[in-house]
Amino acid sequence: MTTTPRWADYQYEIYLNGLSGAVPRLPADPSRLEALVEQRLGAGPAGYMIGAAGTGSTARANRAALDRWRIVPRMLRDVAERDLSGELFGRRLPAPLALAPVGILKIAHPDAEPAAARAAAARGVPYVLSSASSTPMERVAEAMGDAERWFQLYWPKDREVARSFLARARAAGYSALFVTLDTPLLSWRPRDLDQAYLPFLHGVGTANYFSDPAFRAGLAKPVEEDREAAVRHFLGMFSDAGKTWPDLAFLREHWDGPIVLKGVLHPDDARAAADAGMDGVVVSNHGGRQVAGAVAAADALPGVAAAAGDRLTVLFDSGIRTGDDVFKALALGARAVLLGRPYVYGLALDGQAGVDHVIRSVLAELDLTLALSGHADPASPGPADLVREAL
Ligand SMILES: Cc1cc2nc3c(=O)[nH]c(=O)nc-3n(C[C@H](O)[C@H](O)[C@H](O)COP(=O)(O)O)c2cc1C
Ligand SMILES: O=C(O)C(=O)c1ccccc1
Repeated sequence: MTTTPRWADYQYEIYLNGLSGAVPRLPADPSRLEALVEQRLGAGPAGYMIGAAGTGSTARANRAALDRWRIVPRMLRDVAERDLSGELFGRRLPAPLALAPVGILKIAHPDAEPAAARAAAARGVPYVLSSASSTPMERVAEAMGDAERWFQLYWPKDREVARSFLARARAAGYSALFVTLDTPLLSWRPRDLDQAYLPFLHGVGTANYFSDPAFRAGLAKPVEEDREAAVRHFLGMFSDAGKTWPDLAFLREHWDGPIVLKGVLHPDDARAAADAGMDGVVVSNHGGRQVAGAVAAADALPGVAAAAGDRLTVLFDSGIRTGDDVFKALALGARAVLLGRPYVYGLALDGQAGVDHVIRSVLAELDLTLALSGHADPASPGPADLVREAL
């Protein structure tokens, strides 16, 4: 049995390395990470990663909603020994954190998904592989070694491709399925529109499709002979805005592991997910990238958590930047969170090592925040540990 990591130790590791003159290659402050991405990456990729839908108001609201909650620390509660591990979908995880599915990582760094997957695996953190990855799912699975493998599905319009993706993911050892519901269409994204930048058209994000026998069977000519037609075929079947709740039966039939619906913001949708036999939901507005003007994810979390009760495992993303953000999400009813843009920035700036730095920074800060607030266990914080700041 491995011992539980002492996440806070990263802090002293950094200071001790400083004795020989070394400072971390990347900043600890996530807004500085974003600024560096803005500076160092090309305008197209930087805009795609950082950008959001509409005026960006939902992305800003995600941050504001988390900021508005303030932690009320408690004293003298023996936090000397802390254990951040817990169970999720029947597996023991070292901390209540996983890496969110982010497609097209080749626009961030040439090492792309395998580098992010290796960084996560080295810390025992699950990595959710996007179906729009720039590396085929089988190759990413190899990079994950014996770590937990989770797969995110953009539910293709073509049933055969959907069936094939599920069979391939299962065969490659992915256990949980995350089905993203909030992206049946890509939203209106001014930063990308102004640069006419869509990664797919540059051949990024189609690896799972172009390598898929069912997808290839639908093409008049092989992908290699007519890439443009292949991309057009991909755009037409990437997702399906016609799906409704009863369609979930198809997934239940073709996937025997946990199924988690990503992008749930309304309590009634959480109840519908439970009624459909789903195992969990991710309360998420896709990092403010889909519905411009959508409710802040943290403001939707308590209602969804209440509706879920003990019928669903509730996860959270959209706006998580730091350890104290994770604390707040846990206190508001999430069992664990998905980390999105910060690890993508780490990857963009320093490959696998950058992702490792970001994971360790967030978990060190979570460990310290728990301890300094009087909690030895991530399941301990609750609504009574927060107050809402008046606007
Ligand atoms: C560049 C980028 C690509 C993304 N691609 C996907 C994807 O392929 N599938 C998916 O379910 N979510 C995708 N997301 C959404 C993330 O999974 C997550 O919900 C979001 O990043 C959380 O918001 P935050 O980054 O502001 O914390 C993407 C997000 C970004 C920033
Ligand atoms: O950009 C996104 O937010 C996203 O979810 C996505 C969708 C398709 C391919 C790659 C990323």
